[in-house]
Amino acid sequence: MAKKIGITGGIGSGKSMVSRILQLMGYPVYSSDQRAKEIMNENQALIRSLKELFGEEAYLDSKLNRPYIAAQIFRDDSKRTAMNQLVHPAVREDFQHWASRQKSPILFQESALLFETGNYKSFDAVILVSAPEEIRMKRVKERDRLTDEQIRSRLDAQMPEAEKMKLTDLVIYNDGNQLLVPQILELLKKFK
Ligand SMILES: CC(C)(COP(=O)(O)OP(=O)(O)OC[C@H]1O[C@@H](n2cnc3c(N)ncnc32)[C@H](O)[C@@H]1O)[C@@H](O)C(=O)NCCC(=O)NCCS
Ligand SMILES: Nc1ncnc2c1ncn2[C@@H]1O[C@H](COP(=O)(O)OP(=O)(O)OP(=O)(O)O)[C@@H](O)[C@H]1O
Repeated sequence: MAKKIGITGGIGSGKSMVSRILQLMGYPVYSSDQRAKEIMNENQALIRSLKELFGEEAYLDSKLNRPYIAAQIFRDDSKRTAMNQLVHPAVREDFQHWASRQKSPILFQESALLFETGNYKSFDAVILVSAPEEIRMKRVKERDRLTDEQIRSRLDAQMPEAEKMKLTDLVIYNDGNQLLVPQILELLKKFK
């Protein structure tokens, strides 16, 4: 059985960056955020459920209306929980399907919410990508056109990094002072 390694971290921590480096090194990496977006635009049963939860405005020209959904789920915990309960099982199933098709002895799954969902327990090891909150906020502000308030509400929807540190097996520091590639190479040695 292939080893399954989780990659997680708060918004703007650099999970996607770490995933991209691993992919370039030839490792299979499943991006939960990216696939979640595709699934929400393809899976008809899920689309119906999301429209029931958020109304017809949840989709514009048959595409998920992301700003509309974001405005609701990052303001209303119950809406976010309800959405997570619809989307996450579909992503889990899609991951299993993807994993069954891979030949590599080691697989990675990137997800913003491994600790929050309890899903971290199903991995052989979890890597937390860590960076101070101010740096993460600055990166997200530069990457997305979001206000400080919008970024704050996303941060508040996630477990604080200090809590994640207690649960993780391994850490990659992405605070701008330490290079990512040497840290990734060091971790890969542990999995071999
Ligand atoms: C709310 C949505 C439409 C916002 O889209 P948008 O393009 O503006 O942002 P993006 O997808 O790039 O998300 C940015 C970051 O927000 C955080 N985030 C996204 N969804 C959630 C969530 N349900 N709970 C907490 N944080 C979240 C993550 O750190 C994520 O990487 C989108 O994030 C979404 O569909 N989320 C639900 C799916 C989900 O739970 N994804 C996370 C793990 S699978
Ligand atoms: N070490 C770094 N130096 C400079 N910029 C960085 C560094 N790491 C990440 N970034 C930038 O910060 C932004 C956030 O990184 P990335 O998208 O990898 O984070 P993420 O954890 O996947 O975030 P999210 O949860 O929001 O999807 C990106 O624009 C990325 O290019």
